[in-house]
Amino acid sequence: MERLIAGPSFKVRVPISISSAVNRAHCLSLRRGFMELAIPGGRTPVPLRCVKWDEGNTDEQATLTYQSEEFINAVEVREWECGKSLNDIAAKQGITIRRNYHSGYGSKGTTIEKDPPRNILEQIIWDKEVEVAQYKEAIPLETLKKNMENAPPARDFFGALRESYLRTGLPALIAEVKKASPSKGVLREDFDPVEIAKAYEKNGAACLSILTDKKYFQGGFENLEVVRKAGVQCPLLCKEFVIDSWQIYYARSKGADAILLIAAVLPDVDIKYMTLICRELGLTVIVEVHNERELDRVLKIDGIQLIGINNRNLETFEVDISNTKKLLEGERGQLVRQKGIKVVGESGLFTPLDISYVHDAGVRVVLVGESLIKQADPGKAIAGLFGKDISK
Ligand SMILES: O=P(O)(O)OC[C@@H](O)[C@@H](O)c1c[nH]c2ccccc12
Repeated sequence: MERLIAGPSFKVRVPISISSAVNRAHCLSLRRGFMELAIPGGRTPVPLRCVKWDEGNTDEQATLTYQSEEFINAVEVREWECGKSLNDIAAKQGITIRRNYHSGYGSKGTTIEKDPPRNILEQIIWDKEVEVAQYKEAIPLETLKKNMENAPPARDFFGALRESYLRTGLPALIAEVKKASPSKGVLREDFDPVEIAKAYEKNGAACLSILTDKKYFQGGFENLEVVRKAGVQCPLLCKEFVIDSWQIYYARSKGADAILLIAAVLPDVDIKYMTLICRELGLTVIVEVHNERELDRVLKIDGIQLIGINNRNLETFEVDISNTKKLLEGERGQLVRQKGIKVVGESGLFTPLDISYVHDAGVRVVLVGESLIKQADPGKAIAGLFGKDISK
């Protein structure tokens, strides 16, 4: 089972039990062209190809040899060869939150960080690691891939945004189906996701964002499913804290048409890998950034169509809509335009003035939750937000 592929390679020694799980994953992924590997002692979904495995050693260890796919930069792989942890790689990219869980195989992973979480985003991610490990145990990827075949086909999220912008001359609206947030608590008591989604659609939203995090946002993957099944035509963004590609398959199996990847959480290697998975599944990707450093990182990654600039700092909850303007000034803004990337202005938008402010800054899409959902009629609130009816 040896294949020769050019590029850096490295070996890992893993317990036989993990190796056979990897083998199974490999068999599945051979058809897909790449695979996901969990290396003990670190967490990774990196796009690597297992080129050789050697089982049956007396010490019950297997040696697996991996080679990187072409799209992985050699430096990143060399970091793995040196045994650096993903937290080190992430820190070098300016990511301040730390990962805490040995994910991959079951919920029996060990906690590696001893200190308490440093901020709310880190807390959310640590909880998400436990949640995803449990979900993965209940629904293995192989099952998920089968379930996905019964999902309704992915719709053109990007196209719906472009059409809306051309039709209205105003930023296209992604209206968010959001019951609560960690910063504001419950935003709407009488929360019926289908009713709200239909009201948004009727009043001119191009796409919808469905929050799927339960613990902090009181959302759920079932909301994606019910909204889609209710016949809502607007393409749906799965608004989740994605840390593992399993969640991407899960979102697609529930009818998502697009997914959010957060640069404050994911190192470049994850963003690249996950973007490729999304492309295979027909999902549109929005990569969310909050500062210059994150934007610069994302601008170096090929194939990104949509960048979200979050006006809310997810670590402190501070909201400042001038953040969008600041990030799009000068050379960065120029590069964004040159690359044909569309920018989504996210969070803290309440008035027609806010919309025209971010529009002037270069935004072609806005993502709005609170200011719509808190009003008695969230659908009608759209005309108030834009200063005119955008449904026709
Ligand atoms: O409710 P607001 O301020 O209009 O914000 C919506 C959206 O931008 C926000 O919910 C959001 C942006 N990025 C996120 C990442 C995770 C959870 C939520 C978010």
